[in-house]
Amino acid sequence: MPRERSMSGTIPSMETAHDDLKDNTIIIVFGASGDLAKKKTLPALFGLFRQNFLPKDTKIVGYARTKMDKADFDKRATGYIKNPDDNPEISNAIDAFKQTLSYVAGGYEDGESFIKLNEHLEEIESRYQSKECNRIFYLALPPSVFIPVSQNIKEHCYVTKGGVNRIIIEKPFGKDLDSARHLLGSVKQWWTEDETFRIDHYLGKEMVKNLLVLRFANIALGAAWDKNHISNVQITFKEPFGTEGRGGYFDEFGIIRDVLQNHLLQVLTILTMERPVSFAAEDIRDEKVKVLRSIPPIEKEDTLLGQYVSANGKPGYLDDDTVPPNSICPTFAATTLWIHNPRWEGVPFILKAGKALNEAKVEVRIQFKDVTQGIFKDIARNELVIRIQPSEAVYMKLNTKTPGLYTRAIPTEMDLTYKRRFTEAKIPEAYESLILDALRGDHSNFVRHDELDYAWKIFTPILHWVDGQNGPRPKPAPYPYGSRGPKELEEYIRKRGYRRADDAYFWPVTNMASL
Ligand SMILES: NC(=O)C1=CN([C@@H]2O[C@H](COP(=O)(O)OP(=O)(O)OC[C@H]3O[C@@H](n4cnc5c(N)ncnc54)[C@H](OP(=O)(O)O)[C@@H]3O)[C@@H](O)[C@H]2O)C=CC1
Ligand SMILES: O=C1O[C@H](COP(=O)(O)O)[C@@H](O)[C@H](O)[C@H]1O
Repeated sequence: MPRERSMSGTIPSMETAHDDLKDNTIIIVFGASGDLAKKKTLPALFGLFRQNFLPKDTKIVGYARTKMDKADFDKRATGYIKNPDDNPEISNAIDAFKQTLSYVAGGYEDGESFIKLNEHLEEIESRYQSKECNRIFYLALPPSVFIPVSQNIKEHCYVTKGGVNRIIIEKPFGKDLDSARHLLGSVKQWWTEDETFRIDHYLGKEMVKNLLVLRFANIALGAAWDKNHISNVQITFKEPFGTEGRGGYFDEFGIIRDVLQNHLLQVLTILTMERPVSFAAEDIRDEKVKVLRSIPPIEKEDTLLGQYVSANGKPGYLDDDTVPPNSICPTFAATTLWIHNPRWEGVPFILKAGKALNEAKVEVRIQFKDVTQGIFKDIARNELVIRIQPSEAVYMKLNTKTPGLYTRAIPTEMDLTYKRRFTEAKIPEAYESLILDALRGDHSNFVRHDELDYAWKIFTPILHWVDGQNGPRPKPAPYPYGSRGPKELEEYIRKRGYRRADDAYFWPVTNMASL
């Protein structure tokens, strides 16, 4: 008898062992006047609310220095919720969502403001039936105020009469190894690891979460997942817009801290770690840490830096008013990591990220080794591409015989494009998925303190070189706004083993020698 469809594909260890959703919960969003809160955090909370994923009677409190009344805050909190066709179901849900919102204005450094916030929280909680109350504190704030805010929350807003307290912290967690240790160490004085959820929102993206299933639930892929079969791997982040007003923040951090050291490194660890004993948070994070420990610090010789310049009427990085004049902050970087373990020794992992490029795309491209020559000549390499965004997809480049009376192989694609295969599925926003995990107390998709320590060890020497701490600052290569990056990039990836299928020397007219 065929197996029930609903019985197949369960992943028990992904579904258990969480401290489940608690009723009587307040989510407090610090920095509620800011960019992240309005574009991501509050819309994600709305998404969870609308799909009934928030615990019963959840209330959301915005907090920031900016003075706002409830109407202003409601407007800001719902301004980025998408409802292009004025769907009445969504409009009604927005109205109901507004009933959960309130706002308190106050500072980040003074205890008085937090006492006032606590009074507001207690007033809400006095309306709950049960005595147990739970508070989730979400810091959508610049890191400069993480320390006083986590201290003030602990001293003035932490519930002690039963219930849970959790704190969610946004990246960047520091600027280098020492500053990260200082930041993490300070927060740890007040918050236990169990209460702390460090967000890297790439861990909430559907295709990043899919990596574990793709790798470990497919024996065919798992069998080829090593240095014997894989030639090189590229993890690429491309954005088609520049810093545009965020230059003040960006110039202090640069593209390596903004994207490579966190988002792309997280993808790399999940792609390369050994199979965890279970999908429990600590089992996954133990494996991630092991792979990070096998990666030596990046060499400057392995790094290519770029900065976008004006082209086709689009402004260059230095034309952004929020960027200091003559800045040599990189807006593009390509770098190569090596993993010294038996599975990956000798395989280059190229991480590249850039602003103001020719397209929006984040993908993992795994290029396999050449097939043995003999019966074939100059056959294109297999590639497995996992497109994280936009339009989630997994496709494999395979060689197949050209149909007809030809004696040629042609590279083609076995394509799993999500919007074609899963027509009904709604892919959750990364922040929806992560906030839900935090509400459930599931740390699997959050960054553990030791992961961060190792991540900073890998990147700190190169960051100090870029910052000019040990000598003159390197000058990034210019690239035009809207291009593929610096012109040196093509040679950079070729030198690290990448071969294009259309390379002339690689793909001649006849390639099936013995057919
Ligand atoms: N924006 C994004 O897309 C992403 C952001 N992040 C991270 O999220 C956090 C918040 O980012 P974002 O919302 O863009 O930042 P904002 O610059 O918008 O800051 C958020 C709020 O914090 C307050 N604030 C700003 N600067 C300071 C300061 N120097 N001292 C004290 N308070 C300040 C402001 O509120 P007020 O003055 O009203 O108190 C502001 O509205 C950061 O850590 C960022 O790296 C992570 C991923 C993506
Ligand atoms: O953390 C950040 O991520 C965004 C890109 O996020 P995405 O989900 O749109 O891919 C990036 O624009 C920003 O500079 C960086 O701080």
